[in-house]
Amino acid sequence: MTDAIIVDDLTVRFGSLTAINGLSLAIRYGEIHALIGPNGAGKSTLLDVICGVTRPTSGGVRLDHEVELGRTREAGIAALGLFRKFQKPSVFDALTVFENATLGSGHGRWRRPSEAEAERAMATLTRVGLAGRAGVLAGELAHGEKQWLEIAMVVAAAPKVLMLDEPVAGLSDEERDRTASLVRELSAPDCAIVVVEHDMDFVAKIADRVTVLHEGSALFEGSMDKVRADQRVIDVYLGR
Ligand SMILES: Nc1ncnc2c1ncn2[C@@H]1O[C@H](COP(=O)(O)OP(=O)(O)OP(=O)(O)O)[C@@H](O)[C@H]1O
Repeated sequence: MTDAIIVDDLTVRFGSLTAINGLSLAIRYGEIHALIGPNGAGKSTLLDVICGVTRPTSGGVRLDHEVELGRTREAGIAALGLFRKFQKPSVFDALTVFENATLGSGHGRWRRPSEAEAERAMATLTRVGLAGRAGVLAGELAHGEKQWLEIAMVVAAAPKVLMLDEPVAGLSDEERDRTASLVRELSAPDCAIVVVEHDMDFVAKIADRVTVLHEGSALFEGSMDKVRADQRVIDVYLGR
């Protein structure tokens, strides 16, 4: 499979604290890649570097083997096809579900969409199971529905790399199952999906590959079955 993002001997320090410590890994198109590990392992910091929010202290992160993301400004990241969905949904409560879906990921001001844009928005809402809620104000949606709406908004931008930060935090078991199916359906050969999540059952349902981070380094990488069987992973994370 083709590499989307190469993390190459990346180190990030905040003063005397080393958040990422000589980390190397590859995130591939067509894969759902989960980053797991204890609090403070460096998962969010890695996403921050990929998104141009945090600069590497040394080493680098490249997109498609050419764009050095460690030197890209945050504002230019979306234009490269990289989108991050944060844990807390940031949909516009005062707009309808349909209006949110037509905003795309630019979070710009709402304007009347063209017919083609409206059709695309409805198709995306159908994909996430919200077509029947198109006319409802987003503020009236359940927490899970808001997550799916925001995923729809990001997907509408046809991302190359989609980063999901704890997508099932605060969701019911049923909503978690539905989110797992949704994320699996989003998997596509020209898109790399990166998921940071603490819910191991969810990770087992969606991930093609799992990297366990510990103290800023990759402790283990493999399938979820192998991760669950690895004694070091059990010692530092799963067994706690
Ligand atoms: N902007 C910052 N300034 C100083 N320290 C930071 C900053 N961002 C992160 N850190 C520290 O870097 C370390 C790694 O944090 P990070 O948030 O990447 O971990 P994480 O694996 O995402 O943890 P969690 O599962 O709790 O979200 C932590 O010790 C954290 O306190």
